[in-house]
Amino acid sequence: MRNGGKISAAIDVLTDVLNRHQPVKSAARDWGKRARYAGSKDRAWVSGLVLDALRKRNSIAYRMDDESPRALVLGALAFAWGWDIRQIDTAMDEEHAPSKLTLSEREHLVMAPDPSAPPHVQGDYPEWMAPMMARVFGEEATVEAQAMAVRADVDLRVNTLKVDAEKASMPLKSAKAEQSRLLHNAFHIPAKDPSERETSLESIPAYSKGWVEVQDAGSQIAAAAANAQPGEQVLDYCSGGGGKTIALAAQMKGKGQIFAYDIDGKRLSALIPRLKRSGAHNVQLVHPSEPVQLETLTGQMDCVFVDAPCTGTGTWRRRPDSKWRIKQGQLEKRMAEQTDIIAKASEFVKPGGRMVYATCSFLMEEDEDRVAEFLAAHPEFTEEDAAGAAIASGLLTDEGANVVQRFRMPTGSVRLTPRRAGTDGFFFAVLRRAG
Ligand SMILES: C[S@@+](CC[C@H](N)C(=O)[O-])C[C@H]1O[C@@H](n2cnc3c(N)ncnc32)[C@H](O)[C@@H]1O
Repeated sequence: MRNGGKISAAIDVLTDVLNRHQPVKSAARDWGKRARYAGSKDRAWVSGLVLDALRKRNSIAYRMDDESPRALVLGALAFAWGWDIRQIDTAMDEEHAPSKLTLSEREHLVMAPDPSAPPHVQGDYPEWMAPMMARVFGEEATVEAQAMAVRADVDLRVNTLKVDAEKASMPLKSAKAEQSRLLHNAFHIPAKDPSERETSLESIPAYSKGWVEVQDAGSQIAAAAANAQPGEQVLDYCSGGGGKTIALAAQMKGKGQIFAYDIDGKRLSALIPRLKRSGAHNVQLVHPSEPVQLETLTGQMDCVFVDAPCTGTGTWRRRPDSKWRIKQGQLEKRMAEQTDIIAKASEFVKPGGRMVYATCSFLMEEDEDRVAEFLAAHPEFTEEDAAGAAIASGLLTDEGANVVQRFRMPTGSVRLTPRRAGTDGFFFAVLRRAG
């Protein structure tokens, strides 16, 4: 496909995302079904442009003085992809291109950014979240948010149940994977140029053999804070897709018992093939339809891991459409769920045992506020040094250890962000029950 046709397609897909509240993946899939002539590179180009337009939606709309899908796509070409006006003109002359640039569009496309634009514009986040951004990041709110408005690297965790990092590194060379700065048994694939196709990990034999798992480095570090030991009894209370479950199984070298529970039975069932692929044999699924099985674990666990449902603000780089869908009411709903879940999950911790509370959100309302509320109601629990726990796992490099110590809060919990650590936004806290 020529660029002009792809720009038209990007405008159509973005229109579906914004007007019909569709996620980018499904809007792009729908377009792909109509555009049988489009190759996989064309599809990646169109999706890449739509995602970049969404990552920088507010700042583009402000500079273009227009928030229509067309303005956002043209602005993304100029401000995210660095196209000059001649390149855009050439594309707009091609077959199937949208109508030519207007005089007003031309003027706006060459305008410099306005340093006096409000923080939610410069940082590309919803205006209603401005007080929360200021609360958590203070004067750094804009730069923190700007680091969430770019493409993310892909992180891989080496599955040490099957191979070590050295053995995994050879087949990963074709994907241009580099050793992680933060974790010993991890690699990362730097974000591609916006118009380049993403590497298909499924095509790498090391992936199908279960040697590596796709898992953000922040998620790997949060899992490390469990510091789960071989032989322990561990409950992964919000197991979902199982990313943490199999990371915990590797920490335990396959010894001891992990119970994987999730309120969503379907998600839990989807874990079965993933567990097989990873070779984690010490995981027992606890289905929500069998509450009695769960109750037998009360007061028995050395460690309970709570990867709580949250707004997912920490993953804005990967899912920029979710940034504009989140509403105040949803945040409040999540907070109420978190309050219930952390209290319920704590019942399974044995005397002297620990609970890790983690979210992929940087909002204090979902993080330390929930921990503080729990601790106030449960004096038998005290907060410990989460950075120290992650370091004690032996999984972090020296640089990883420095990062978690630097971003440890006075209470002991840790908040990582794309700007601070190059990871997704993650929060984790370790809470110990008195012996
Ligand atoms: C952040 S996701 C978990 C991701 C998963 N741990 C991973 O690493 O792939 C949160 C999970 O919590 C589950 N959940 C929501 N409410 C719950 C509840 N009341 N009890 C247990 N799980 C719940 C959701 O179904 C969802 O799978």
